[in-house]
Amino acid sequence: MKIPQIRSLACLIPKRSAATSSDNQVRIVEVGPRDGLQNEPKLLPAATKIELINQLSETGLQTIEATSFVSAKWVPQMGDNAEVLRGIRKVPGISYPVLTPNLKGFESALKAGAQEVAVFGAASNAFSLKNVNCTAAEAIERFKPVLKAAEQNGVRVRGYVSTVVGCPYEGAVAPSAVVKVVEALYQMGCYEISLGDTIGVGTPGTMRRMLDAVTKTVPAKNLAVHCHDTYGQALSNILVSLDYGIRVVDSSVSGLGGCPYAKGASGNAATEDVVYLLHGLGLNTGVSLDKLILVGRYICTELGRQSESKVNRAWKGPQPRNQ
Ligand SMILES: CC(C)(COP(=O)([O-])OP(=O)([O-])OC[C@H]1O[C@@H](n2cnc3c(N)ncnc32)[C@H](O)[C@@H]1OP(=O)([O-])[O-])[C@@H](O)C(=O)NCCC(=O)NCCSC(=O)C[C@@](C)(O)CC(=O)[O-]
Repeated sequence: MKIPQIRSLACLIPKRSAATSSDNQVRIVEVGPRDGLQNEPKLLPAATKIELINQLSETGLQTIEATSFVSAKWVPQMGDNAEVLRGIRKVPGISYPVLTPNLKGFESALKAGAQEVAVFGAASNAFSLKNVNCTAAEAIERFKPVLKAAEQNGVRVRGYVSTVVGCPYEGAVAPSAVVKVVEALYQMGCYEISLGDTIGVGTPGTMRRMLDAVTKTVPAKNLAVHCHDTYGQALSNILVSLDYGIRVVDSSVSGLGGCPYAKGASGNAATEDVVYLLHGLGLNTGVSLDKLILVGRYICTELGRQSESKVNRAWKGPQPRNQ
């Protein structure tokens, strides 16, 4: 059997002489307080969410997605969005983006003090209809006034594209469908576009085919990956994306998460596992794994569940040679 050619991962091993500091720097977008909690059956009080975000702010993370300004009828877990965003300690240098699907969400977010928002589209129509009650193309139209209002108010906008390799309703998704949405968000003014494997079905093979197409359209420096771990492929898929020059990775403390409109999808790649992987590769995240482990344990205790992070479960303290 012919083995498909694997692109070299050699670029990941830092060459002290050649690698620039930006090659070695990976920014983690912590999505636990939003993606992590939006699908939890247990509704946490706002005070616990605020405590979670405040603890995460002490770990060295630069971006912590705080909540989403969506309909509480659709996602009751995010119904306390304004209270959470207003209640957190905003540490200078850390961004606390929130999801806004339309202008109504943006206006509420702005009123609650948001300085960065994220719009979220999808490469598959069936998922878009279930998630935001309109087609993928209609969702893009809803984003236009959000981008305009954001510009007028000096608010940065991140973009998401869901179902970049597979859809829970349509199956495999063609890279060309992803490119269309990524390009639209980029042209519209999103400073960064996060590629979501919403149901965690991607493999290094399907990720590569998608990234081959997407990185021809939008530079890797404007892309992020958002890998759910349903099939245990999230870390492998993140590794592949590093090979394409992507240096922004979304992850969720202790692997919490899932989308209420993507049944069966498990959590994101656990931030603890991602940090362990990246540090092991000699890449910098600025994140203290020791502190992160404690935050993961805190939120799992509050939720009454076990951590999905293998690193968190195994952690017995710093390991100087690897970390
Ligand atoms: C988008 C809508 C609101 C459209 O929902 P809709 O029902 O089509 O909206 P509508 O415009 O027809 O309005 C209906 C009602 O909703 C209200 N409404 C309208 N907009 C808002 C808003 N922003 N905030 C609060 N309320 C809102 C509106 O005011 C009205 O209230 P009523 O008159 O009936 O009392 C709805 O479908 C929704 O909230 N969906 C939730 C989607 C969601 O949060 N999904 C999970 C996040 S995405 C995700 O997890 C994927 C990601 C990002 O992580 C990446 C990946 O993994 O792939």
